[in-house]
Order: sequence, then C-alpha cells, then structure tokens
Amino acid sequence: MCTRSWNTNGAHAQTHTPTQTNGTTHRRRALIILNQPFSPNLLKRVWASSEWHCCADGGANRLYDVVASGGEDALLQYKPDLIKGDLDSLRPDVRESYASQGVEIVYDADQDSTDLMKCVAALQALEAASADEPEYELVLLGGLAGRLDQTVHTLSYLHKLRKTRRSVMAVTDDNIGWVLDSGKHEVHIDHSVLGPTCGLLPVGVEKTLLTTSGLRWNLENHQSSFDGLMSTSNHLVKAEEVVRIETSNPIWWTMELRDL
Ligand SMILES: Nc1ncnc2c1ncn2[C@@H]1O[C@H](COP(=O)(O)OP(=O)(O)OP(=O)(O)O)[C@@H](O)[C@H]1O
Ligand SMILES: Cc1ncc(C[n+]2csc(CCO)c2C)c(N)n1
Repeated sequence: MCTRSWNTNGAHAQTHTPTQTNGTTHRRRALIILNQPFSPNLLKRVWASSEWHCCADGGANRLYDVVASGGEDALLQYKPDLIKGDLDSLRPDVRESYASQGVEIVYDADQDSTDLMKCVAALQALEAASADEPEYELVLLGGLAGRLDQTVHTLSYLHKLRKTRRSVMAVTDDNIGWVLDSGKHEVHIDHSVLGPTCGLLPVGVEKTLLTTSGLRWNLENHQSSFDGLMSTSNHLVKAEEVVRIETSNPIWWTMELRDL
C-alpha cells in the first residue's frame, strides 16, 4: 500500500514506509525547477519543503525572475544548490548573478538527454555519495504544461523513474500529479488546496483495471486505456479525505491545484 498527500505545508509525498532514524521519521526532499512559469506562492511552498534545490537550465531564469524583485536578501534566501543543463536557455545576466553567489553551474552538452534528465542524474550522484542516507523524495516544479513534447516527456520520464525512485511528483500552478505504480494507493486530500477535478490516466500502458473510492465517478474493476475509457474531469468528493485507487498497471494520477 502506498500513501501520499499534498498538505498546506508544501509537497508532502510519502510512499511505503518512511525511513526511521533514531526513532524519528526522516524524509528529505529535492526540488528541480523546470523552465516553465510558476507563481511566487507555489515557489515558496515547494522551496520551503525541500533540502536540495536544482534548476534545469532555463529553470534558473524562472527562479531569478520570481525572486529578484525581492532584492539581494531574497536572492540569497532562494539560492539554488545547482544549475545544470546544456545551458542554451540560461540567460547571461542570470548566470552571472548566480555564479557571483557561488552557485555550482554544470554544463552538460549531451543532446540525447533532456535538462530534466541531467538534473536527475545529478541527484542520483548526490545520493550515491551518501548511500546510507534515505533517498530524496523528488518534486518537479513545472513540466505538465507548455510544449506538448516536453509535457509528454515528463509523463514518460516519471513513468520510467517509478522503477528506480520511490517518490516523484510534478507540480504546477494548475496541477499536481504523479505515477501510481501497480497496486493499492491511498491519497490523502486537503480540499483547501486540491480539486475539484482529478484524472486517472493510463499513459504508457496498454490497459489497466481500476477500482476507486472517494471520487464522484468511481470505477469498480473497470478496464481503462488510452484507446478506451479514460477517467478525465473526475471530481474529488469534499466529504472524503482519502481517495483509494487500485490499479493493475502504472497510471498517472493528477489533481487540480486551487489558487494558493
Ligand atoms: N515549454 C515547456 N513545457 C514543458 N516543460 C518544459 C518546457 N520548456 C522546458 N521544459 C522543462 O524544463 C527543462 C529545462 O528547459 P530549457 O528550456 O532550459 O531547455 P530546453 O532546451 O527547452 O529543454 P531540453 O534541453 O531539456 O530539451 C526541460 O528539460 C523540460 O523538462
Ligand atoms: C531521436 C532523437 N530525437 C530528438 C533528439 C533531440 N534531443 C533530445 S534530448 C535533447 C537535449 C536538449 O537539451 C535533444 C536536442 C535526439 N537526440 N534524438
């Protein structure tokens, strides 16, 4: 059984059993900022709940533009740990500002992998260097809207990442979503932040059998496929704090995010 939620303190994703260190629950979260617009409120929330902050190439422009109006103090408060990519989108003024603050900027010329993949590789290297520490939960800021090829890349990449990472989610001003692996899931819903709409999207699988509770339109051992029934424009039910989903194959779960 996997349990997850998004609460008012920021992204809170939990799958399986959290690691216990000296009797206390220890989770750490990594944030990768992609090159897509986001509101200052959303940034505040996901930044505060993350320990490692990385910008994928032009994601650094987005961070800088949201933060720079707050002056030097804000720039220092929102200083990323790493900027990485082929750096064809990073603006010279942004590069200069972060370089002068001592931010690590890594150029990776590979044209067979995206800037998002390059940043995930950096996170994996960081984790490999402290193998006794628990894996980071990963939050992507952006990636679910904008260019269709990039958006489908996000869907595909997270579908593949489920095999090697326990917890990855993508958040934008309008949506939050992640891949539910085959099995049973509980999603704890904070209705002040999430809804009203949600979707169960069988992308990357031929078909799946779905059983749900807590939704306006529930399914009972019902086949869903890209070619057949897709549960889009479904609704979270206000009276229900938990949505339960059983799926025979991996699917994308998405929820609408209310204005923060
Ligand atoms: N229009 C978009 N829609 C959705 N996601 C995007 C979009 N543009 C960029 N991204 C995400 O932000 C990351 C950084 O993007 P950036 O614009 O800096 O580089 P890019 O050259 O467009 O992307 P890449 O080099 O990865 O193909 C991308 O890897 C992708 O995950
Ligand atoms: C079959 C195939 N299609 C597209 C690309 C292009 N591409 C994919 S990732 C990437 C990096 C962008 O920073 C680029 C240019 C490729 N290499 N191979």
